[in-house]
Amino acid sequence: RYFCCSRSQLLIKFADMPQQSSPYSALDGQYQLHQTIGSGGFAKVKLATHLLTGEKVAIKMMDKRQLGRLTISTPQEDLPRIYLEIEAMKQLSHQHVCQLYQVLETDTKIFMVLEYCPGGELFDYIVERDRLEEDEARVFFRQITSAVTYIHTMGYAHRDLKPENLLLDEDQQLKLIDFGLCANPTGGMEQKLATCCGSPAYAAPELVSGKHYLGSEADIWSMGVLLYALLCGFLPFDDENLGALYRKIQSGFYETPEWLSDESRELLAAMLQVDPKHRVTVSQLVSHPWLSTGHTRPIDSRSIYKSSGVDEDVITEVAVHQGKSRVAVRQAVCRWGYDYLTATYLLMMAQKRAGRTPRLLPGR
Ligand SMILES: O=C(Nc1ccc2c(c1)CNCC2)c1ccc(F)cc1
Repeated sequence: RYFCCSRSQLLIKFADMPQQSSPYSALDGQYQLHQTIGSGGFAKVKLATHLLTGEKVAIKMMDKRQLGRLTISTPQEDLPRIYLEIEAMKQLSHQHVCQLYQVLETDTKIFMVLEYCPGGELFDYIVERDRLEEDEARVFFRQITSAVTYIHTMGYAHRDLKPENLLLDEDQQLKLIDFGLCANPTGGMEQKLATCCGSPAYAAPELVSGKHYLGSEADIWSMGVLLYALLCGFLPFDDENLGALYRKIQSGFYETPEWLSDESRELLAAMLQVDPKHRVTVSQLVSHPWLSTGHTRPIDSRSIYKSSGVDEDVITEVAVHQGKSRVAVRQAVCRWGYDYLTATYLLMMAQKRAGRTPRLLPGR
């Protein structure tokens, strides 16, 4: 399969074949690695440059051997969570969901090439300002509602919504990350999910009570906790003792600081309903008065990214650069293999959306 391509492709093809010299040799020829920008339990995130386009990306790196050792769950549980996250992100393409560009796997590592979000976490953004004014909180919350409505429409629940999982891109737009706990049980989301997960302070009462719950309803509760954190700068339910925290969540009682407007109090109350059946739904949220203030249109959750077909300008640029026919390039792109070509195509689409001509760097 290597005799049909040009030199640059040959480079790419051979780059696909991981050598065992350095831990990141699977990325050679495709990405230039830079500094580490994050490290969590079993994942490390490094800044990188996609060589063919020169665009910045974030590469989340996981060591398969470590999965399971760092968490209380058994190994076989953590590995599928990574594959669940990858499969979910492959289905999601939205302006407020962090875009997956490419997946590389060796016998010991999994690499996820993700959208670059240099603004860091919404969590730090709030902490630096103590709390946000209503207008600014509303701008962010409309983006969060757009993202959550979209993933619910796609049959997913995030189940770990919190300011740490919302990153800011270079245009101060929010991007939802970490679908490691998302749920898309077969047959859509309406199954009751029995697993308890996510971060306790943002977890819904039915979830901390170990009851069966709907992912979509639990996400709405977490959005209520998120909105409270944006407007107040602290959490509605907090206690260093886990049992005490659970009891506060199950009570549904929280303080409302005097600076909260009546409309924001009303919206918080609609989301922080202990009984999930009394909780507001995302479709009611998108036209809620507090979210509409100062905005003419209700929140539009549709993706701005083309869902069908491919962009001919990008296909042409790739074909010319690689000395291949547009038909051949179009067919290869439409395989959506989340390989280097998928990353190249999606990054060129991002260049186009940013008003720059989609370009491949010469001689690569
Ligand atoms: O791009 C990301 N983070 C990032 C990138 C650049 C910088 C930062 C974070 C924070 N310090 C300034 C520079 C990022 C993107 C996706 C992800 F899952 C995790 C992290």
